[in-house]
Amino acid sequence: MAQLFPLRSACRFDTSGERRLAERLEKKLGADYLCWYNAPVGANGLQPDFVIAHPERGLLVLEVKDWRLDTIRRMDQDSATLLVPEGEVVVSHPLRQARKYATELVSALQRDTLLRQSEGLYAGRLAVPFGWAVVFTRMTRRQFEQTDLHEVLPPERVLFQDEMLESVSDDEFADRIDALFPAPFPCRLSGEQIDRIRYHLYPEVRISSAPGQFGLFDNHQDALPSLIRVMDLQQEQLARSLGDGHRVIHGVAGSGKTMILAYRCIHLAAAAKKPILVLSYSRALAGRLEQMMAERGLAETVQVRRFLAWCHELLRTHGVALPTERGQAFYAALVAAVEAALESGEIPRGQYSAVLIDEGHDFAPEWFRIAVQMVDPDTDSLLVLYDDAQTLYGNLRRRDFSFASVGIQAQGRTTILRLNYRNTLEVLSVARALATGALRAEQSSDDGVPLIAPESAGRRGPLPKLLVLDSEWQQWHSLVEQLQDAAAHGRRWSEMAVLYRHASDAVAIERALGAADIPFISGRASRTRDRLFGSEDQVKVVSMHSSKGLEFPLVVIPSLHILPAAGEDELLEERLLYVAMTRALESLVLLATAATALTERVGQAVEQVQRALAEA
Ligand SMILES: Nc1ncnc2c1ncn2[C@@H]1O[C@H](COP(=O)(O)OP(=O)(O)OP(=O)(O)O)[C@@H](O)[C@H]1O
Repeated sequence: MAQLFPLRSACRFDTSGERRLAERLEKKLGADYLCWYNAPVGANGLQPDFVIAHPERGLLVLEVKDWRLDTIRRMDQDSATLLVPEGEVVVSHPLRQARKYATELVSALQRDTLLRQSEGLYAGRLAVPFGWAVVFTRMTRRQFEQTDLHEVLPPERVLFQDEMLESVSDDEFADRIDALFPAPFPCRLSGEQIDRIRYHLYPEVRISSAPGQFGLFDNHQDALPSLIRVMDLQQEQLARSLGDGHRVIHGVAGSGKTMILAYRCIHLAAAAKKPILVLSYSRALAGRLEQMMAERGLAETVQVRRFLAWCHELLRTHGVALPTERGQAFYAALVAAVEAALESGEIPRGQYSAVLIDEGHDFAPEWFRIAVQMVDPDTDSLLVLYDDAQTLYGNLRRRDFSFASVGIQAQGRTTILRLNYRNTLEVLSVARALATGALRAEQSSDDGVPLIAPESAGRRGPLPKLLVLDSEWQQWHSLVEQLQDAAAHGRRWSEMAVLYRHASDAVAIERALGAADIPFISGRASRTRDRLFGSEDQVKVVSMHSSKGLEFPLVVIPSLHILPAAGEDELLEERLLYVAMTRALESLVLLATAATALTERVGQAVEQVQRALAEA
């Protein structure tokens, strides 16, 4: 089965012929064919009907026409005259149109020396054969050959209706498609070359390596980097399948969930008739996402909210009385009040073009029920991102309700992302070794989605460092040294984070950094938590809870010896540590002032990883 971008369910086909062709391409071609429908290509954003890529055949542009033979009045080398209800119209010759798109592809690819042939007769030329062809979805080859149209359109450059019937065998269909690819020279594209082709043709799959951008690429960057980063095929498929009903993505830590969410927001915003709502649990993540949307001029269209704060806002906006309960009871009553107001119509449903939920694993069933009702039924666009291994609030065990029971139609619309791109192999291996409970495979209650352990995308870096020191004073001294050392090696302060478990540690960290004149911003006070990501060059001091969803090139976690914190759920403590460790993009330093069972395990995990990597 070929891969189609976007998912077929999300394609907005212009004609029934395009729909049929997409289905045949997807079902009848092998997995090594990549097919894009209507994706804008290159800098000018031209939209060929289909582009097909294959490692051994190259690139093919298809122009699809639903023309019937009796509607073609005339055709010459340049144009065709068609009979339509309004009279005669002159349109471009379909093969010329396809060639124009193919030329656009080539000019986008030719800039890249790594896509040129390095030796042989064709040295210096593009290493990718490319061709173009026409698909007539309502005309058979026989019908066509009985006319003189072949004088202006070679039939070997056309796929006809009878060659794309459901009844045509997969092999026959693949042979017909293959025959449309030109074969001027042998072609064997590597995975990296295919990624480079995608990078040039489809700028929206590019990934930025700038920290704090969730991978979102700044298209103003003009120089071509030698090491490019693009979404993987699964991510691209999800990112492109905009607004296609309800969708759930189960993704391991660092698998690009937030990146896909941010991408979707930006693209949905371009066409949205109502605002778009992003809901998350934690303040820091919401703050960062909100800032990113504002940087792109989308502050009005994309509203980023913490769920409970949003409930509060809804009640106030619609003149519904706030609950009078105090403490934790207030929040439960707040949620109940919103549910009741939706039921009574005091709060109108369907206020948002799309609702996107980050950190869905921390949402209670009633939260989902409320969010689902706020999606405009005309778009029905709901995206839920989920990772059981990072559940920190509510029911810490596996989800005990089904998505269907809260109104999410996720059957057959669930995707699993297993690859972790954020962490180096070294960091991820140690985090995994410690999170045995958090990552224990159990079957979830309803959707049949197992708890997923992350696999590394393979990036390499230094081994995590564990320093067990003799006293508190030494620990803070060592913390300062680690940060200063990184700064001396060129790291900006803003690329470093210190993640703490308890507020008392935060006070000590702030004191130590202050005394060493290291600029920092601390999220200890909730009012500063959403300002953590200003442009200032400051070390971030963040609680483990608030670090969820974020990432930093250097992460230091002090006071490991206090974990698991006394009286706390061990599974929660393990998850917290897993979340905190998987925030590190490059380097991870763990500090403790006493050897404990956990520091022992960390030490063993680091040694094990070191040994395994040395043997590999
Ligand atoms: N295909 C890819 N190639 C290279 N880097 C990638 C790719 N996909 C994602 N990344 C990078 O991986 C990092 C993690 O992405 P993101 O924050 O979206 O993950 P996440 O699934 O939301 O993680 P978490 O649940 O741990 O917060 C980002 O720096 C992003 O740029």
